[in-house]
Amino acid sequence: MKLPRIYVALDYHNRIQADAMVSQLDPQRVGLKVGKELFTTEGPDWVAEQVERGFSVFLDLKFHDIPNTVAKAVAAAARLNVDIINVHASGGLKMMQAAKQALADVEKPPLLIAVTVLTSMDETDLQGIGIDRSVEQQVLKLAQLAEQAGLDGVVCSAQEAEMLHQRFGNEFKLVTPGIRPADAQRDDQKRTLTPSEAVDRGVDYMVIGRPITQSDNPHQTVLQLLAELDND
Ligand SMILES: O=c1ccn([C@@H]2O[C@H](COP(=O)(O)O)[C@@H](O)[C@H]2O)c(=O)[nH]1
Repeated sequence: MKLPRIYVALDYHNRIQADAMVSQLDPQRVGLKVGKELFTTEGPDWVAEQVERGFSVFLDLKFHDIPNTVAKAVAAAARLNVDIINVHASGGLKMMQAAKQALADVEKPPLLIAVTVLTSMDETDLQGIGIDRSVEQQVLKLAQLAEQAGLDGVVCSAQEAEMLHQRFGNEFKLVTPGIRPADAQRDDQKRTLTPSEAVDRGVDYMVIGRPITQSDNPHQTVLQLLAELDND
């Protein structure tokens, strides 16, 4: 199945808020990205409802723990029939290999991807956690580990997309948050690009939250964003 190019980040507290947004979205045009806040409040049943309604779901729980624990969490996530799940690449090779192995017997496994460097971080933030590499070097290092572990791709900034596709090829999927239309606020995102810049750099799937969810007309904003991608 071909996955949608845009996943709308549903950073909401509960199903009342999330349902109000989802009712304005078309499953033929966009997917839903469900993160920690909404999942913690509403749990797997709400996710399953969205899958039943025909939405492609990216379950963005960014697992990061010892290999055994992550493997079990990944297996549980795969049972929800979502299309994309993720782990933190900084959990290391063995953790990612265990995550991959957990999907070995799943009939239709989701894409399993690894978060490299959060798009809210720049080089100064990396230094703050004791990493004295450039952002690009750190993204490349973690993407190498993800590829070695057999994962399907990574979460990165669109700024690193060209470099990663050149290094790992187009089958290695790149999922990019930090997408901001030219006139939008950056909020807490530091490594941003516009949708058309992201397409130019070969991004596979974009995660877009506030520019859609805080707009006056989310449906119209989605149509404009898709038109920008098609015109590029
Ligand atoms: O590196 C990362 C990984 C995940 N995210 C998530 O994407 C969305 C972005 O939302 P915006 O409102 O478009 O900023 C959000 O749910 C994050 O948890 C990320 O931003 N960066």
